[in-house]
Amino acid sequence: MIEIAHLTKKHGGRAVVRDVGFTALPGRVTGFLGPNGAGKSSTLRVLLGLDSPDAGTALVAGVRYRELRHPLRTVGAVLEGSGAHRSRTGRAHLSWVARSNGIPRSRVDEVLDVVGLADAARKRVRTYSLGMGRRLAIAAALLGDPAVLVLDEPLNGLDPEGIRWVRGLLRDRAAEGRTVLLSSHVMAEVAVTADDLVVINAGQVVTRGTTSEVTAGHASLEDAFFALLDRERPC
Ligand SMILES: Nc1ncnc2c1ncn2[C@@H]1O[C@H](COP(=O)(O)OP(=O)(O)OP(=O)(O)O)[C@@H](O)[C@H]1O
Repeated sequence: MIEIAHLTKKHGGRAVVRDVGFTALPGRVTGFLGPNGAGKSSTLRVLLGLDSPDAGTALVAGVRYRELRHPLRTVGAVLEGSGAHRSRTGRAHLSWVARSNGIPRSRVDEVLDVVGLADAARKRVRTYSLGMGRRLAIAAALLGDPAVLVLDEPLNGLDPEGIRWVRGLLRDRAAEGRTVLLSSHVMAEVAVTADDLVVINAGQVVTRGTTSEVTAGHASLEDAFFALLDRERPC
């Protein structure tokens, strides 16, 4: 489970995340939606221990990320880029991540199979397409068999086949009882992927609920999204 409460994050004295609170539950895919600059990445960076909050808490499995003894075994994260050194092979990258987190080497082949990179595992990361890089990042996130997955814009730049694949993988992980939180601005895809939605704008949560609750009364999630943003705009 992910629990964020009264979270505020400032950059240069300006609050880019203000009093944000929501919960992402096990067995469900939660979509974290908002326009560019809304504060999605800033929230996720605090959640993943990369930044400190100015106020509030962000907990994974009941504790702050930095308190986790084996973070990768509790939470797998996919941030921008594959995170791999470009001159390494995909397999070498995953072996290094496994070794530095006390994860058995046998998991490397397992996750390479899960993400469909087994045939490309001996190729250098610099030869990978964007979709392959994303698969490698997801493989690294899955290495520790974590109960929680956090993905920042995992669908960005992917072709329809890649989007379909990520969607299936995330739905399967949720069906196994894991907690999945993904940020995105690809609304049509989030509508078919997420069970629950949290919509953020200008650093504040503007609505949250099940996908059907948030879209109720609108033709699409996109319509619901813009209606919400219009409501927030000062007249
Ligand atoms: N390190 C930083 N220093 C100064 N300002 C920052 C920093 N990181 C983020 N910001 C600002 O905080 C605001 C929120 O940015 P953030 O990246 O969290 O938004 P986002 O919702 O993830 O947007 P995007 O979809 O464009 O990535 C933006 O105005 C951004 O310019």
